[in-house]
Amino acid sequence: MAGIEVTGPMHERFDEVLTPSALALIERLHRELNPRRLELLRRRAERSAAIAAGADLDFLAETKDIREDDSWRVAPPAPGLEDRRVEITGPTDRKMTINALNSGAKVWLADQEDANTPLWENVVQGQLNLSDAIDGTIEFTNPGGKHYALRTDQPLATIVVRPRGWHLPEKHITVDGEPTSGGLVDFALYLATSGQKQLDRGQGPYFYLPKMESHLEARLWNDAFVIGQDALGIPRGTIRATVLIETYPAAFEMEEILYELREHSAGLNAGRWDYMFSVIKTHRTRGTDFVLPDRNSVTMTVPFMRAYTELLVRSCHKRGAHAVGGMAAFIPSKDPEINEAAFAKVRADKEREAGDGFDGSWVAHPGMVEVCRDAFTAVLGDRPNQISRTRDDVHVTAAQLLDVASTPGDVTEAGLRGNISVGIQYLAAWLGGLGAVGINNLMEDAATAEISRSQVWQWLHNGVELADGQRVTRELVERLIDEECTAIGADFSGGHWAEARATFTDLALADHYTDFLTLPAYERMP
Ligand SMILES: CC(=O)SCCNC(=O)CCNC(=O)[C@H](O)C(C)(C)COP(=O)(O)OP(=O)(O)OC[C@H]1O[C@@H](n2cnc3c(N)ncnc32)[C@H](O)[C@@H]1OP(=O)(O)O
Ligand SMILES: O=CC(=O)O
Ligand SMILES: [Mg+2]
Repeated sequence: MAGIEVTGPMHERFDEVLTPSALALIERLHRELNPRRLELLRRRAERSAAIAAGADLDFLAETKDIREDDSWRVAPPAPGLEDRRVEITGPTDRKMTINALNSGAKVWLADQEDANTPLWENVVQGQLNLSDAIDGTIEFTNPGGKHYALRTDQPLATIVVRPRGWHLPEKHITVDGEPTSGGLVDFALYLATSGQKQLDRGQGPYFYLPKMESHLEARLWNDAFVIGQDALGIPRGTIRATVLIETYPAAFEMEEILYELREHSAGLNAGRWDYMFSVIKTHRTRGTDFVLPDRNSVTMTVPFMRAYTELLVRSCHKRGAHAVGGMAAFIPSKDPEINEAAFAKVRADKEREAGDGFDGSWVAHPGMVEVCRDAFTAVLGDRPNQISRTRDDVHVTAAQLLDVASTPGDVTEAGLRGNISVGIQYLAAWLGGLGAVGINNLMEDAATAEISRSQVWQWLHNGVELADGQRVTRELVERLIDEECTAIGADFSGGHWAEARATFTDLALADHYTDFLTLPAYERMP
């Protein structure tokens, strides 16, 4: 089939998003950029093979001049992005859109990525919700009759949209019969539907860019921005993007990524959960020296995580860019004791980030907005950010970023069970259309679920010994999958639960490691 084709169903109002100009932009982006996207994905695979063969990540020799040239800076903060002391994240369904915008956070990361299942309905309806929110007309009534609308008594959070990563296809929109890029589709639909409206309100089309593995991938986004601005007839530099440093390779290219996007840059964010996933994935076949202990014991203060966040703040402030902290996954609980512990942990996490020089940070839940805001206000006072605090005292080496071996903690049966249970529960939710869920008082999303299933794979394929002396074998993992499914107590005889169990089992046990759990899961979706 020549040209662009929408193969997903056209529900009510979908024509307001899938307009001829939006589709023309997708077609142009696909033709001009998709071959390079595919080539960059091939390069990821080559680098991964080199690391499996013993190569180590390092700062790049060919970009030394960019790192050593002290003269360049990114663009000054755009309207609505000067003060980012607290940012809330979440999916773009109608109720959460209203709740996030009303939450008192400075920024809302409107998520089409880690917190979202890219069901066709979510992809297009999410854009309609954003459009209605920008128009100020969005409303929602829940089945119990509770009515939701935007507040008028305080400023709404600035909207920053996170499109899908470069690896994910969008199968419901094809060009010449090929699936398009999920990320370019999310970007183009938002830009075409809401870009001009954001400019009319005195802000702009702003993005968070996930899961990049190199500065060349940032260059590809920059080229998408130039094409998008040209198509809309809006000035270069109107689009702004904050890049998540959340893959191991990208940690070695922070300044290069800022440089590639400099006229569109709105800084970097420490995407700690995907980072941990990427650390596991990158070294998954390099033996037990590269094995991390139980997920819960890898805190932000272990040496390799500390090196990463220190380098991020230093790199950003050196270039006049915001450094935004990561997600504390604790969410409020109805149990007072658990609740108190959750708030204490989030408070300590945000205080550490503010003290280290971050300009703001993320929360997963409206109940956590205040605690984050207070931690940053204690350091920032009335200043919108602390970009001027350069961290010249920080000197991070490649060896420090790679120092996984000194991470304290054990691999335990409880950790293995937890990973299995969370992985299966999350996949069931994801296949049902929910990309973020609360499990055991923690926010779980695609990034945290990737950690869970990758740890099981790595422990199994490296024959790791648990703290109690058991070895992780196929038989043990199969038995624990059985037991954890019984403990979950859902009906595993069919539907999403059966698919989740099958997908998880395959991801954990197969000899071949799957790069992203969302890829086989997306194939199971209509
Ligand atoms: C690794 C990363 O990438 S982190 C970023 C991606 N992940 C996310 O964005 C996760 C965001 N968080 C969430 O999705 C949710 O907080 C969950 C799913 C974890 C928990 O949500 P719930 O089970 O609804 O929690 P809870 O019942 O305590 O919510 C209370 C209210 O707050 C709302 N709420 C909770 N989290 C959010 C949020 N992030 N944004 C907007 N509203 C929210 C709920 O909708 C609910 O509203 P209501 O009282 O009007 O019905
Ligand atoms: O996207 C954020 C992360 O921690 O992953
Ligand atoms: Mg992430």
